Amino acid sequence: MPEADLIKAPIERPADTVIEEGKTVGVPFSDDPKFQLRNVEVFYGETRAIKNISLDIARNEVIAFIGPSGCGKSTFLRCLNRMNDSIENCRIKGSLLLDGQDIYDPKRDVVELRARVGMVFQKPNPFPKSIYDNVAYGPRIHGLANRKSDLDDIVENSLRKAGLWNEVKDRLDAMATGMSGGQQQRLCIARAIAVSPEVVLMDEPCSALDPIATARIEELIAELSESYTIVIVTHSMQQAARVSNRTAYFHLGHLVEVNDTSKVFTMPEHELTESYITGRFG
Ligand SMILES: Nc1ncnc2c1ncn2[C@@H]1O[C@H](COP(=O)(O)OP(=O)(O)OP(=O)(O)O)[C@@H](O)[C@H]1O
Repeated sequence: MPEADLIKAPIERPADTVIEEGKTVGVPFSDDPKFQLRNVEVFYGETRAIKNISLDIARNEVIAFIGPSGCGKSTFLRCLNRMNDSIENCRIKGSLLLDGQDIYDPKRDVVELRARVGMVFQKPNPFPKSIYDNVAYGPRIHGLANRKSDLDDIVENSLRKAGLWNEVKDRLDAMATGMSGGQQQRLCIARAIAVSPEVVLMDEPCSALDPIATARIEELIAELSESYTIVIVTHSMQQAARVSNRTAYFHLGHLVEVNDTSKVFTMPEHELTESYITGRFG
């Protein structure tokens, strides 16, 4: 069927909007998974915030997590590099594999895991150090450079990949906290990629930025997607549509639908997804 007809085709709705636990419509699995997540549940004390979610995240894809506030997007994202470990009453159940290895294996080195699965947060959070030292921090603690010249190369390459080199190359010793918000966020991306991660998790990376800085980060996501697997939580459906290959729609701790991004925004399979993307709630 031509694409134009597909877009006009009627949406097949389930009989009602009851969410069947553990049932995700669309294409939640992949032939080339980076992450294999099965029957994942997350509890804060007695409260179950993530309800029996199974999902693959494919190698080198950009997947966007969308859904109403409080539906569990950030909680699920933080499972991928054990950022929930520091939350005292948080418990994780299920199987979470990265390249076939258990992320929650008690013998796993969490510092090494977080170097492989880096994270960029909502609010840019540079260290109160120079621009150079922010980017050099990770490579130093992971012993990635033996000589100063190697470290210089890592810093330069990371800043280039983050699209920041030309703006800062003459002031690498300046304090990072003196940069604009958009520059700080690109610096945080440079800091994350300086340790050669395989995955970059982004939790609403543009919510504190103006439209121009946001556009710059979105361009950067497109460039980085050639080398990294990227998982982005966003409140902006336009952003999800612009940057991601697949979109996952969360609702009250359930994963309701995962599909190619173009399908989610033109022909969602689940009524709840359709209601959300057409603005009926959110
Ligand atoms: N540290 C915590 N302790 C207790 N409950 C929490 C904690 N963090 C999140 N929750 C609860 O877990 C549920 C999911 O929250 P989460 O922040 O993951 O949702 P979200 O979809 O990312 O929301 P938002 O879009 O508003 O950031 C919510 O009900 C929230 O109140």
